[in-house]
Amino acid sequence: MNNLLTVGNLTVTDLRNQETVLHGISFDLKPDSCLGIVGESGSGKSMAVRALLGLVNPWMQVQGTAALRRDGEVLDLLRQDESMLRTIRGRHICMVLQDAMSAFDPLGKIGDQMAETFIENKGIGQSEAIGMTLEALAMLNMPDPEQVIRKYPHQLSGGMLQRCMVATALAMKPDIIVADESTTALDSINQRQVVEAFKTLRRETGTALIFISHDLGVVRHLADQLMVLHCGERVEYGEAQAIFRKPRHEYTRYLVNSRLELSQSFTEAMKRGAVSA
Ligand SMILES: Nc1ncnc2c1ncn2[C@@H]1O[C@H](COP(=O)(O)OP(=O)(O)OP(=O)(O)O)[C@@H](O)[C@H]1O
Repeated sequence: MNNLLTVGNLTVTDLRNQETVLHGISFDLKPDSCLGIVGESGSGKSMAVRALLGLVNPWMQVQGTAALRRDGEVLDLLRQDESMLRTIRGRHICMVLQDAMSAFDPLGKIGDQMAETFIENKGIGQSEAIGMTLEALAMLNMPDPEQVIRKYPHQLSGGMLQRCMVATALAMKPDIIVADESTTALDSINQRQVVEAFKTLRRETGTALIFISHDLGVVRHLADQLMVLHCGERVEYGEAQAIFRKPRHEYTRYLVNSRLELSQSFTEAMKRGAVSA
């Protein structure tokens, strides 16, 4: 098996009312590739990745299989205890969440918090970790990283915090990064920088990416494979460019037609970047 991750028949049911929110979805993630997951709000995009990482409420029942290839062995993510999942989340799969503010402790300086993540998961010392933090921020073109690391979360804008979170995940160089709406809060120029940083990381380290977004313009730029979810069902799955060119499912056609127009400013920013690069 060459896939990094093979998900089979992933089903999530709310045991409080027996409602199924994810109906047996399957997908693969190949090494050095990007899987885009798109769909309207409530279609199950976040639930799909949260279920894999053991990040759902106890009343949500998760069924199916999720074979992760890691250090030459294969393990089923859905059959691991919390301590193993924590190790996997720190070292092998990093998640960049929608809400950057909640990812940081309001009482700690940004630099200390980023460095702590590196110390804990990479087993390095304080000064090396601070160096890594500065490098990570520079990779995302953060203006004045020396100043940024001294700030508390409330002293930075939502967009800056988002970039700090992306920078942390990129610097960890895990096998897989799961980015859940990680560019949505950003304006198109910042989006371009974050997207470029993801692309550079992939090029340099082969980190695979699961990229969840409402923004089809951004997804089109990054994704090799695409999965479209609608009401918890997988309605389309395959090579991203082929789906964008010729969406087969009615719902995908609707998404492509309505959503690509909305991402026009990002597309323009990418073109400008390509021209000035
Ligand atoms: N903690 C929870 N308990 C019960 N149901 C939940 C929970 N979280 C989400 N759901 C339900 O699961 C379904 C999928 O939600 P999910 O958050 O995965 O959607 P999404 O596609 O990621 O939406 P968005 O783009 O708005 O983040 C929805 O019907 C939602 O109400």
